[in-house]
Amino acid sequence: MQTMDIDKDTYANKPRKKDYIGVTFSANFQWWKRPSGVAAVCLGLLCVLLLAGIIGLSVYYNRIIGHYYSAERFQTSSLNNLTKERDQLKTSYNTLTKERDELQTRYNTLTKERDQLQTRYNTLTKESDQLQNRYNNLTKERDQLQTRYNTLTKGRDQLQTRYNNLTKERDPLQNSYNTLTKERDQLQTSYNNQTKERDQLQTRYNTLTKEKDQLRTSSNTLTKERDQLQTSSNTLTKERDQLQTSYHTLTKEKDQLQTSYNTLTKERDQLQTSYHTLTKEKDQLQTSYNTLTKERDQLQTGYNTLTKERDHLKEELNKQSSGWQKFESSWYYLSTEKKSWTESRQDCLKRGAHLVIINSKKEQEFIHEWSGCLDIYLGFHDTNTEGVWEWINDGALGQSSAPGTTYWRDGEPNDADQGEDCAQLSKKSLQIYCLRPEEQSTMVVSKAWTLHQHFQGFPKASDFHLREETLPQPRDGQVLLEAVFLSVDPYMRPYSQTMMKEGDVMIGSQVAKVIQSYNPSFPVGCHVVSDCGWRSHWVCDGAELTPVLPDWPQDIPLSLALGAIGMPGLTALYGLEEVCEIKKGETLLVNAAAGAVGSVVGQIAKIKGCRVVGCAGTDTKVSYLKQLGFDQVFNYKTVTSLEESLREAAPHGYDCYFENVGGKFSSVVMPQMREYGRIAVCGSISMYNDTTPQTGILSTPQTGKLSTPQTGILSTPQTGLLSTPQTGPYVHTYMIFKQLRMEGFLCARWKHKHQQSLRRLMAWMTEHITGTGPTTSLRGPHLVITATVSGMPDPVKTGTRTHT
Ligand SMILES: NC(=O)C1=CN([C@@H]2O[C@H](COP(=O)(O)OP(=O)(O)OC[C@H]3O[C@@H](n4cnc5c(N)ncnc54)[C@H](OP(=O)(O)O)[C@@H]3O)[C@@H](O)[C@H]2O)C=CC1
Ligand SMILES: CCCCC/C=C\CC(=O)/C=C/C=C/C=C/[C@@H](O)CCCC(=O)O
Repeated sequence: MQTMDIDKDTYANKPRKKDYIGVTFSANFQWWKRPSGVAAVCLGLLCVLLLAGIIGLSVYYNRIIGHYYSAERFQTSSLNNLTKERDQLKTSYNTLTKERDELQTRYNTLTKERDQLQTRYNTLTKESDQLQNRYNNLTKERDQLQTRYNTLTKGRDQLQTRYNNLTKERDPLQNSYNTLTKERDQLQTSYNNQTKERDQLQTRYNTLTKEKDQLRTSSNTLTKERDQLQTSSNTLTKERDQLQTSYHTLTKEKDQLQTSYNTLTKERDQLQTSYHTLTKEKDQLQTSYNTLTKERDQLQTGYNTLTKERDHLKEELNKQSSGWQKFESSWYYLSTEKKSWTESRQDCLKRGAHLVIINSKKEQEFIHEWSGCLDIYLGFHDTNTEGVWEWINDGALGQSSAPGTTYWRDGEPNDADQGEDCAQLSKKSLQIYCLRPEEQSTMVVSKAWTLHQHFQGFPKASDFHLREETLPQPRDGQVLLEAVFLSVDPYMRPYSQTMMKEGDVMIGSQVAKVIQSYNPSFPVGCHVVSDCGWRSHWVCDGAELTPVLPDWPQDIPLSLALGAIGMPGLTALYGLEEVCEIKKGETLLVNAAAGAVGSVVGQIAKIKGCRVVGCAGTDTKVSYLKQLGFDQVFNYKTVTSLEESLREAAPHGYDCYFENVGGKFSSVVMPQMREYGRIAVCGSISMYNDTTPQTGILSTPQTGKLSTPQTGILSTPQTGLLSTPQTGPYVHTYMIFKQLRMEGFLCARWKHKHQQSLRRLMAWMTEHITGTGPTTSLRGPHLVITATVSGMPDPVKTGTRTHT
């Protein structure tokens, strides 16, 4: 096709044949476009100029000559000049004549060239005309070809379509052809086989025909015989049918009997089995019944014994818990009320008791030791007959003889002060001396809770003992304190384990009032925070006392000096500022959030502009924390998944984690820490009551010391150091890849800052109370003492702090 694509435009721009004729014609007149024409014209002009020059000169000479002859007479001198000029003109004329000749020659040459060109031009014109003709022919041919081409293209497309259709039709045809070919081949094969078989059959047929003929003969013979037999058979058949009928009837009867027999056999077997089972069960039940009856009788006996023992123990416990102490078969009670001998005797009678009667040296020694070296009034007197000492018998049976005189202090009884008719056991020695019945002891007796035995699991009442101690008279520089608020804190669990021995007074801080003072820094009536433990009274110098802030506002409960504006508040502040180095805008997680420490942690973080998530174990605590301004709070005990709840509360993770709980809780938090997160490890309350260690450290309560610490979260059972194989948590991966910082701390590390920190806490608290601060100002849960020191404080019973 490409070759047929003649460029019509190219030809369109060229002059057609008619135009050529025009051009040829005009070419004769447009001489300026042709060099030979220009040369001819120039030559002609030059000739005209020369002719004019010659004519001019001859006119001039005629005039000059005329003038010469007329002026010859006047100007003979100019003749020579004129001659010269004529010569010059002659020379010019010659030169011009030459030039004209040359031009004529060139003109002739050009004329020739022009003629040649004209000839070539004519030739070209002819060729052009021929080419035009050929072009026209070619154009026609091309058009015809184009038409044929189009027709062919159409034809080809139709053919292509038909070809495609045929191809499509051919493929199934091909397939069926193949199939048919196969079938034909198979048919051919079977045809061949059948032909063979037919031939074989034909052969056999022939054979059989022969045999048949032979058989036909035999058959005739046999038919005869058969007919005879048939007759006999008919007779027999009749007989058989009669027998058959009888047989069926009998078989039916037998089957029915067999069925009933089987059913009965089964029932008998089942009954037999049940019988055996029931017999066995009856025997077992009988045995159990006998055993149970025996056991019940034993239990009843045991129960009765135990009930008696329990009642007895209860009685003893009641007595013990109300301050009675048993020695051998007697009970003793130490009253700290200030009374005279006579008043004390009356008091004893009111309590259904009597003043101490000593029956043996052993008993005297016990009383001396148990009383904490107090002076003890004895039921021993000579009030009836001076000098005749006798034991009182206020309802006490069998008390008669006086103890041996050995126990008297040297020189006693001396009736020194006249009327010294009663006896008391000396606090300084084991000896007895006498005093006046109306004389009063001046001692102060303090009540103190002691750690009777190290806690095993949850603290029990029997882990504590109430002890009374006579306090010395305060001396110069000393003060006598009276407890106002005692604190019961979770930290006491791990502390007691490591720092206390059995019999020690329970550690702890208290808010106390100064009731006697020989120290001007602590006047009577002022309040202090003292670390003297669970005691009602204490004598000490001022060195270890912290005065409650002097400007403590009246409307802020003093108990907060053991809470938000005390050690727990300081712990919260240091954990956040010193350990977490918390910054505005960060997200903080705190657990045990409604506790003394946790509630302050959350509030300070809010004051600092952080987002706070808290967890607590009751819905009431959750509401309380929301009131405090926590952003997200949930009850970790009721959520379906701690992990999901933590993630929902802070989808982008936690920058800081204030850890109070430890154990599994912390394992769940670790993966949700953000990069460069900080973890302040304050406590691990979830482990304090464990009897089987969750991880690591094993304690031996007997010694009050820590056994070899198993830093392994990861102990191997092979070591035999831990009874339970430990399986994590393994925090290293998170610590490393998230580049976390996890730091344990004790509040006392920043002791030097305590006073200024307490002022900061108080300022936040006052802002809240006065309403001058932001809504996020500190609010404090404060302790409620639910019992006096003589009873077991409730928090000890519950193991946790009580808040309002
Ligand atoms: N490092 C230090 O210097 C100090 C550390 N601490 C530690 O701070 C932590 C909090 O003390 P504090 O605020 O005084 O305690 P509180 O008695 O005020 O609060 C403790 C709260 O912890 C929660 N709790 C108890 N058992 C579990 C448990 N198994 N799992 C989860 N939560 C539990 C209870 O709340 P809920 O009902 O919400 O579960 C409980 O009320 C303790 O671990 C303590 O040892 C305290 C002071 C100083
Ligand atoms: C009995 C179970 C032992 C498990 C031990 C596990 C972890 C130890 C732990 O949680 C320790 C916590 C310690 C808290 C200490 C608090 C002191 O700062 C309190 C000081 C009181 C004061 O100075 O007034």
